[in-house]
Amino acid sequence: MSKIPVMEIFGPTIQGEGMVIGQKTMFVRTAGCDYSCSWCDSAFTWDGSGKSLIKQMEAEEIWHELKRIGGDGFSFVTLSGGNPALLKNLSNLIALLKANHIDIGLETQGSKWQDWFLQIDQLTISPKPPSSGMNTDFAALDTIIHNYIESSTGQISLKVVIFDDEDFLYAKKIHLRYPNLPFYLQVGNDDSKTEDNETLNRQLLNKYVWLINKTIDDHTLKSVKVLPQLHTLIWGNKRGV
Ligand SMILES: C[S@@+](CC[C@H](N)C(=O)[O-])C[C@H]1O[C@@H](n2cnc3c(N)ncnc32)[C@H](O)[C@@H]1O
Ligand SMILES: Nc1nc2[nH]cc(C(=O)O)c2c(=O)[nH]1
Ligand code: SF4
Ligand SMILES: [Mg+2]
Repeated sequence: MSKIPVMEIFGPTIQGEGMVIGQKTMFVRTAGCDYSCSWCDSAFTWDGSGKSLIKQMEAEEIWHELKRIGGDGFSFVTLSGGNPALLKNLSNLIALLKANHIDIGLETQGSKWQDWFLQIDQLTISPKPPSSGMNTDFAALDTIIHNYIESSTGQISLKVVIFDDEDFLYAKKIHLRYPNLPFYLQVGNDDSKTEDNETLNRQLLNKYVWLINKTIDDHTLKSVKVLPQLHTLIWGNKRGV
């Protein structure tokens, strides 16, 4: 049959980021990424450190696990990773979720397209700024956005994580390229290992203020939302929340 490499399944929790922030949701986090962002808070999905946790699962097994831990208490599932867009056969899971009337969110960086994107209700594309060390393939990004807008009934948004002034300039460039897409700026967490939540929160809130002030002062960023990673403020760097 057709197995999906799963890193973790957790929830119910709340979506801590972007256009559906606060939404009660389950998470399915797949293993493997085509990027290696310097500050990735989920590097265990691709750097080998979480290798022993990867389970090869059928769509039905994933659904059973979601029901086992979430019971009847959810109607939304968020797919993240790693990059779930590496997996063609996620279409099996998506069909199963749809058959059970579950709304689906996807977190991906905009480097790869899959036809099952068209079934996603809330598509979050998160192109990576210079501080990540990654280069944006704008042709791929254009195609993904075009395909989704042409043929899906779901909602799409862009979310750029900001660590420094150069990232902010990159975010402006992205917004000017796709001015009609809902646009989110997100505070970067540059200490995604610490367990000292008090210090972490102080740093993250300071950065949030910095990002808000930069946005207020900027005249090209008119229709934009500035958000923290809510789950990090609440649970710190804890996994599986
Ligand atoms: C771990 S990624 C997985 C999905 C996909 N690979 C992506 O990057 O969009 C999920 C989200 O977390 C964000 N993220 C990763 N590391 C972060 C950090 N240190 N601080 C803030 N956001 C981060 C990413 O930009 C992305 O929007
Ligand atoms: N609560 C919560 N919200 C999230 N939003 C995006 C996440 C991710 O790692 O993709 C994430 C996560 O790991 N937890
Ligand atoms: S694209 Fe996403 S999962 Fe991949 S390395 Fe970057 S932040 Fe991490
Ligand atoms: Mg995360």
